[in-house]
Amino acid sequence: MSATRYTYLGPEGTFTEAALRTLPEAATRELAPMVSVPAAFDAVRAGEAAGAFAAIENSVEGGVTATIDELTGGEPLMIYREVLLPITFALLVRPGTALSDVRTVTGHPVAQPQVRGWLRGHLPDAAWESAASNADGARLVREGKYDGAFAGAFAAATYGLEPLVTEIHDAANAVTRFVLVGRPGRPAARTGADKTSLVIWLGEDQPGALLDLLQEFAVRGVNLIQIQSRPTGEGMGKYCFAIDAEGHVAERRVSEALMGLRRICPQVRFLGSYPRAGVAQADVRPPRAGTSDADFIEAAEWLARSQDGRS
Ligand SMILES: O=C(O)C(=O)C[C@]1(C(=O)O)C=C[C@@H](O)C=C1
Repeated sequence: MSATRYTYLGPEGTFTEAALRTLPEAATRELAPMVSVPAAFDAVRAGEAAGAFAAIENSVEGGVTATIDELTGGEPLMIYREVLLPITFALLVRPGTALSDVRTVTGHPVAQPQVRGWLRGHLPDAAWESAASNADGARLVREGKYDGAFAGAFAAATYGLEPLVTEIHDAANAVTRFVLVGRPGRPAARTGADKTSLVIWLGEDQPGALLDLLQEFAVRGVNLIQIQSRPTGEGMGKYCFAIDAEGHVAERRVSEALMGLRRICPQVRFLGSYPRAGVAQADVRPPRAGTSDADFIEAAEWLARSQDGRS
């Protein structure tokens, strides 16, 4: 396998592939569909691919746990880019199928909550079974295993199907966020509209442990974008926290927060700093008073002068 390729959740025709193709660098890479998110990530860990691309969050269903768990566990990987893709489903069927013929439907588990209301209204008796991806569901419809698959309308031609109904989405403006991950390396360059991702493990179970962690961000004026708790698998009640914070690790307020976490938490995994999709530099609010790089530098210089007796 070529180490310059990008792997993604396949087969051909997934939303993941559509999102990956919006990255300019995807045009110059071999794109390799894989059977699962872990398989896509393992190819990177094994040095068989330069990057793996996967959904990490959906605006209706929340975190995509297969991807989050790949990043919180196993050999460390880092995020280098993110992509937002609006999601609207089509019901793909074999040519000639009418809505009244559809008794069984399939799609990715993350697709189901996005079409649940539509199913209740239009196919209340149809049985749902999950597929490895939406495009894999389309493949299974072609093979006759199910009557309909929820997938992107663009996948229809690949599988010899037709979109019986299009524009299906219970929540208008549903969006999925995807990430490009690679082996650990230098983070993406700072753009001024960046995000930093981390996984943090808490120490002893004691009152205020989570608050202590959050305070490392708050006192330095670092805004959190999201926080997800995931079980570590080490026993009931054992959780780690996957956190996205505004800013780049090259910024003093972010790097100081990371050092604070490193001092108080048993384990911190840095998942990278990378440009925020859909956020322009002009939309980024300026650092809170006293938390800009210049403020940190001035304070450090003042401290050095004080320590040397030069103040
Ligand atoms: O890429 C696809 O088509 C998928 O099947 C994956 C996935 C996901 O994992 O969230 C991608 C986007 C949709 O929101 C539903 C499913």
